[in-house]
Amino acid sequence: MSGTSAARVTAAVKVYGSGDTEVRALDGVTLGFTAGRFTAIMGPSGSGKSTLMHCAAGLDTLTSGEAHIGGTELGSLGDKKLTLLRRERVGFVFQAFNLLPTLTVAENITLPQDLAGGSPDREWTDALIDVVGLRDRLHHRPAELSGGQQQRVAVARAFAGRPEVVFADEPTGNLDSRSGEEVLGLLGRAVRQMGRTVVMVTHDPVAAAHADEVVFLADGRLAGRMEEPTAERVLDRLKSYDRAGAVT
Ligand SMILES: Nc1ncnc2c1ncn2[C@@H]1O[C@H](COP(=O)(O)OP(=O)(O)OP(=O)(O)O)[C@@H](O)[C@H]1O
Repeated sequence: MSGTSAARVTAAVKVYGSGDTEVRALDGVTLGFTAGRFTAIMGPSGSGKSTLMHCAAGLDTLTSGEAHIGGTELGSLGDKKLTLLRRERVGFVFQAFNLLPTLTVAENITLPQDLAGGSPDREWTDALIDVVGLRDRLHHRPAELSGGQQQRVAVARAFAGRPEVVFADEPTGNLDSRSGEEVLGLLGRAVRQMGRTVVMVTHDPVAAAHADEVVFLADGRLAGRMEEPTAERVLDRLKSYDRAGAVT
């Protein structure tokens, strides 16, 4: 699928450790995440999914190769500029919600803009609060919410600054299937109705089926892509990688 990449990696290599303990977590991955689409990253355990996401998002650095957010090459940025880029141009949703317990829902949602010293876009934030269905919870603290509600706050926070791309790392990993479906539905609507870009790492073929496209990693390499995925087709593809892995 062509289109502008909101984020991309080129010849991405990530090596952990050295000598006998060296692991090539990414072994030459070239891949773009198209703007305005929902992409899921899948692959067997240890295939490099989290490493790819972390390097593409500027949470970790590549050993060699390049990572871009829009037109900005991340390797050329110092720590300060990278921190600013993560705050202003990228949104994150993590498995563990990562909300600040002492802040209210409303304060958590606008935290990135407040930290940046900017003024949140009230109209946009307001629309987001309605989309995630948290209007009647705005003055609650995270501990007073269910896990699904907390993750919906995290989703609203991720999109609040209208980032170029939102990275989600197993966003449904701590949720029951109904709350998980709600969160996945929100990510899908953010893309299809609000024109946002989402990249999600997941183990779950049902979650991946919410994406427009799935990219598959195996042994740190790009193993394939699938448009308009269904859970069944994703599962079949994953099984084929597992079998391939078992015979080598
Ligand atoms: N900080 C680290 N130090 C050393 N090795 C690491 C580190 N992080 C990841 N690895 C190794 O890199 C490889 C890829 O790990 P990564 O977490 O990216 O895979 P994954 O596909 O996300 O796995 P999972 O599905 O199990 O979360 C694995 O072999 C892992 O053990």
